[in-house]
Amino acid sequence: MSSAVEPRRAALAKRDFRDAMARIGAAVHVVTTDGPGGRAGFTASAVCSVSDEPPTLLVCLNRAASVYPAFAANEALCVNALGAHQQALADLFGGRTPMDERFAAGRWATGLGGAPVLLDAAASFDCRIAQRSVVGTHEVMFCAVLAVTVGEAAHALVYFERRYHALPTAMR
Ligand SMILES: NC(=O)c1ccc[n+]([C@@H]2O[C@H](COP(=O)([O-])OP(=O)(O)OC[C@H]3O[C@@H](n4cnc5c(N)ncnc54)[C@H](O)[C@@H]3O)[C@@H](O)[C@H]2O)c1
Ligand SMILES: Cc1cc2c(cc1C)N(C[C@H](O)[C@H](O)[C@H](O)COP(=O)(O)O)c1[nH]c(=O)[nH]c(=O)c1N2
Repeated sequence: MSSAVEPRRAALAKRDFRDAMARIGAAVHVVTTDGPGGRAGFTASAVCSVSDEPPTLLVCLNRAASVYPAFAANEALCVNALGAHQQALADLFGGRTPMDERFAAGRWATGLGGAPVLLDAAASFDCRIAQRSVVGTHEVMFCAVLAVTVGEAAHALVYFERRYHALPTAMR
């Protein structure tokens, strides 16, 4: 005997998704760009290593962010992983601050493609945006890594349960 069609599962609420994501600790980065679209940067936790041959990272950027037009127009991008001493930079690049003020708070070199490289980051990945894909509200930028800089051994800056934490020592 055939049964009635199963009711469709209700769409997962955005709030439930975010609450679950808040339980996942993530490294904090300042992602920068420069070029025809101008200089810009934003704080990002949605960064991931994709492949080491060729070395590739991905960065997810909300298309509603004020920095999006600059990243859409430029090819150069630098992923700067922050140390625990750089929480103030994460706050500034996390939104609502004029771009000049964000950059005035750090010391920068210029990467091979022209993107700002943060001088005392835990690690910096100087990249060229090789591929882009729109998924929902975000653009996923696949970034070919051209050069890396590794900073002094530092405590990592981690975002977990909507707050910053310093990750100091290994577990035994
Ligand atoms: N991936 C992202 O775009 C992302 C990540 C972290 C924070 N943020 C933004 O920073 C602000 C503060 O965030 P919060 O962590 O304190 O609280 P929140 O409740 O807004 O977010 C909790 C978690 O959900 C995820 N998230 C949040 N917004 C998202 C989005 N638009 N797309 C995909 N995933 C998202 C992130 O993992 C985040 O840590 C918010 O405006 C948030 O949208 C965005
Ligand atoms: C800890 C943390 C982590 C992230 C963010 C924020 C914070 C505080 N933001 C939001 C992003 O930094 C913010 O939208 C941009 O700075 C742009 O803001 P304005 O549109 O310029 O105000 C963010 N946005 C995004 O598109 N991808 C991401 O991975 C993250 N990650």
